Amino acid sequence: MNWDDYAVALFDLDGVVTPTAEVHMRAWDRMFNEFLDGRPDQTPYTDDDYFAHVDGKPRYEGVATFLASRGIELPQGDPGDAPEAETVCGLGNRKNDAFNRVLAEDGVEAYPGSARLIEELERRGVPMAVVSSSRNAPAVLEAAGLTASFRMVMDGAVAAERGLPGKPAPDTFLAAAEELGATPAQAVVLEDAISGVRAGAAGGFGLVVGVDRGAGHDALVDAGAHVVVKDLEELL
Ligand SMILES: O=P(O)(O)OC[C@H]1O[C@@H](O)[C@H](O)[C@@H](O)[C@@H]1O
Repeated sequence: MNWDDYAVALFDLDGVVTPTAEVHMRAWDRMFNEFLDGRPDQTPYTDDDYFAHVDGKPRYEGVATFLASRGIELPQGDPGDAPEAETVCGLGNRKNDAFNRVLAEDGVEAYPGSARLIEELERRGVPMAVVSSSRNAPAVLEAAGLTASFRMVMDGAVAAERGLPGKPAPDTFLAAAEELGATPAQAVVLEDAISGVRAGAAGGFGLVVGVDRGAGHDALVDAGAHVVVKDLEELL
């Protein structure tokens, strides 16, 4: 990896910088399985469902995509819906409560290899952004003590405000590269989710790094990753 070939780095957060993809996965699992319990015609929600339908996507799109895969129809509702509401937004908010409980109770630390790479890029003066579908990205960065390392955070709330479609569309990455003053060809995208790698490939970025935290090497390559690593330490 020669960082001199690139001007900026665009990091996904959950599963790339911090081990919070696991926290999201557990929170989704609990919420969807409690929801499906009341529907005897349905098989349980599994990790395969997470990787195929939910991983990396904005909150309510993850809910809607999974429900559609099971032929379940619910009203969309509204982001202000209570967690008890039987709507797409209600289910998303139910999962969010579980996520926030874990974050508050357990805190979060960056992966050691990711922390080392971020430190090295800061030393080299490479501008960095976080591009995450999660509306919790600023809280996770703060909890991990990493807020100051990133020049900008394109999270799920900012994307919604600006009307940018979420991953797998490339728009959030493209907007972040532009804000850092780089063309897509000058930017490195670091992603663990299939939807995120697809976004990187669709945006024509100089290098799309797939980080294999469970999605699988071949699936990441098929989605458009130029290289696949197990840990960001490999990019030092
Ligand atoms: O519900 P949030 O925090 O806005 O996050 C949306 C998505 O954000 C992504 O970063 C995670 O990979 C997903 O698991 C999560 O569902």
